[in-house]
Amino acid sequence: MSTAKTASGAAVAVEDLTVAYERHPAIHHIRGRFAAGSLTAIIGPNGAGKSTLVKTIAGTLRPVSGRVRRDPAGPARLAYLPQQSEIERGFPITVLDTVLLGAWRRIGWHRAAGRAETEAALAALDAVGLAHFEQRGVSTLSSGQFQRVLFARLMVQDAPLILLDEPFTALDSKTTRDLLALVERWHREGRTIIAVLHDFEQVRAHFPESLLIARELVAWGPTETVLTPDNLAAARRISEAWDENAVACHAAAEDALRARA
Ligand SMILES: Nc1ncnc2c1ncn2[C@@H]1O[C@H](COP(=O)(O)OP(=O)(O)OP(=O)(O)O)[C@@H](O)[C@H]1O
Repeated sequence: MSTAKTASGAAVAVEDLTVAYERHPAIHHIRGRFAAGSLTAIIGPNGAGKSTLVKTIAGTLRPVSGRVRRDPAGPARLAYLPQQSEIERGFPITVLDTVLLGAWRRIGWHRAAGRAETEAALAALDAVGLAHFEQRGVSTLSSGQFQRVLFARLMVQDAPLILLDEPFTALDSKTTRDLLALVERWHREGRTIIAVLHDFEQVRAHFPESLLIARELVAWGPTETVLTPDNLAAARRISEAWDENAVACHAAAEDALRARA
């Protein structure tokens, strides 16, 4: 990734989105738009549906109703970093090969990485402060070093849309600062970035837009208009009153199930 504004960010439209697990809705009727090139924090209480929303935008979950439209579309056009707890790293793979996985859509499964891809991966490792780590096994890294490797992989993916789920959780302040600087660089390059975060101070300082959810949309827009005491109190209230066993959006769920049958 260059530091110039080279990438054209993707716009993401969320249209009346309802997502359920075994017919219990996790989020419902979310609608709005991430502008191309925007930098947005998704915030909300535990269990508010933040990861569910990001996974649905990434295409790993299917909505029961509504839809996500990404422009430009296509799986190669987005890079998604799940929560670290969801990533298996017990297998014997080197740091370099992990970063090169970011290029597999361009390389294809059947071809070995060429010199250009390897150089890009080494440059990305250098940019995240891990030059000379390339032959280490990923299982030997600390969690902060591993997160740096995953950020290097995102750089190699070179996508116009980047989705990050709690990317700074359990990282020390230096690692967080370094990775936040990369996020800001990607923003300057014109990419669209959406990140699930819990640290309001960090959101206020670095994320111009915020989306606050509590299963339903509470507020979405410039961070200073979203992160208000009233909105945060409303999110807490809605979250605490939520019935985990609700089968809301009944008609929509029935329609979707019929359509799939
Ligand atoms: N695979 C699953 N099967 C069933 N229910 C799930 C599944 N994943 C999430 N849920 C439920 O969906 C709701 C939203 O979960 P989600 O992980 O999206 O919330 P979150 O806002 O990201 O939470 P946190 O801040 O705690 O990470 C929760 O009630 C959760 O228990």
